[in-house]
Amino acid sequence: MLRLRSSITRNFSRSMVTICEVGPRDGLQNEKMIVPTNTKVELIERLAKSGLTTIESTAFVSPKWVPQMADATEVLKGIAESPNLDHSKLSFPVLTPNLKGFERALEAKSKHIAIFAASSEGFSKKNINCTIEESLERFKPVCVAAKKNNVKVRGYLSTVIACPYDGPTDPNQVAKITEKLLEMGCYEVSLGDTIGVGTPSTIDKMLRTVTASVPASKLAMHAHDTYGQGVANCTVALDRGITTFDASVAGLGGCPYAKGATGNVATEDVVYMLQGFGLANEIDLVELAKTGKWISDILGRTGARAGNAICAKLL
Ligand SMILES: CC(C)(COP(=O)([O-])OP(=O)([O-])OC[C@H]1O[C@@H](n2cnc3c(N)ncnc32)[C@H](O)[C@@H]1OP(=O)([O-])[O-])[C@@H](O)C(=O)NCCC(=O)NCCSC(=O)C[C@@](C)(O)CC(=O)[O-]
Repeated sequence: MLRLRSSITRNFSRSMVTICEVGPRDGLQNEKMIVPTNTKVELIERLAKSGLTTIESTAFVSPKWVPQMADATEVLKGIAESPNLDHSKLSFPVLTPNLKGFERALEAKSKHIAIFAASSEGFSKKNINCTIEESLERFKPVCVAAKKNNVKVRGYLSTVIACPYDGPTDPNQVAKITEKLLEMGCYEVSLGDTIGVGTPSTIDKMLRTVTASVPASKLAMHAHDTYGQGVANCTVALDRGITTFDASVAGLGGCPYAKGATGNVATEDVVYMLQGFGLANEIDLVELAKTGKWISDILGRTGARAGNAICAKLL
């Protein structure tokens, strides 16, 4: 514990942290109810008002596979036309699984996409209907087209701790595919503990292996809170020098192709932890907590722990 605290202080004085808010995409893709487009745009506006600047807004995936994201073009139109969003300061990444998704995103004037691979064959097949190798081949032309069109490419790598179909993942496999995604042109790779089974110990082991060949500045942590380890796992990632964290307001989320994958780690909980270290102070936690309550009420969800505690004090 002492080692953790001292190295965290060292890391923090050197770098700022970034939150990639994934609620409007990862958070809503698994909801039973199809959230109306205008509610999605309002959610994005509220998140931006709380000081979040990177907000993953939708996914240009097949609407047959994920009907919740069928309105991707309309969401980006709503964002573009919103008088409440300062586009010079904000970024709205979108998921693109293939060239067709990229072309749709480009047509909708996206400047920031994310491709998504898996560390395990079972999840790759279920999620994007191809092997890992086939997916990497599929992403190559997407990266080339993105570069040509001046579009930033983020990479995701799922099942970095374990796969719901194949079991535990070898950290060397995570390192190998992360390197491939970076070579392909991703500016960073977000490491997804898709089913939230990681603990500080297994996350640390995986990150120790990956950071042996990839700088921590090229990595992000994408934690799920299935077993209540999300914030602890982000703290371990921070200690390993990672300064970008994916999180979802109110802890919404889960992957439709990973059985038992409940919500992402809640943005309110992660920001509360970070602010305890004197970081992420540009984020208005009260505003964020109110947004978490607002969307939880709409979806009939319980919300995030830190968010609920803050809202209780406001009453
Ligand atoms: C990859 C595919 C498309 C392959 O799906 P497929 O069925 O193998 O695709 P296909 O190329 O054979 O095409 C079948 C049909 O889909 C259409 N199609 C094809 N591509 C697109 C597209 N982009 N947009 C719209 N339509 C598309 C295509 O035009 C065709 O239409 P039809 O001729 O039958 O009318 C499908 O499997 C898919 O969309 N999968 C996405 C699943 C998904 O969104 N999962 C959740 C996101 S990943 C995640 O949550 C994990 C993460 C990132 O958060 C990190 C973590 O926690 O680990």
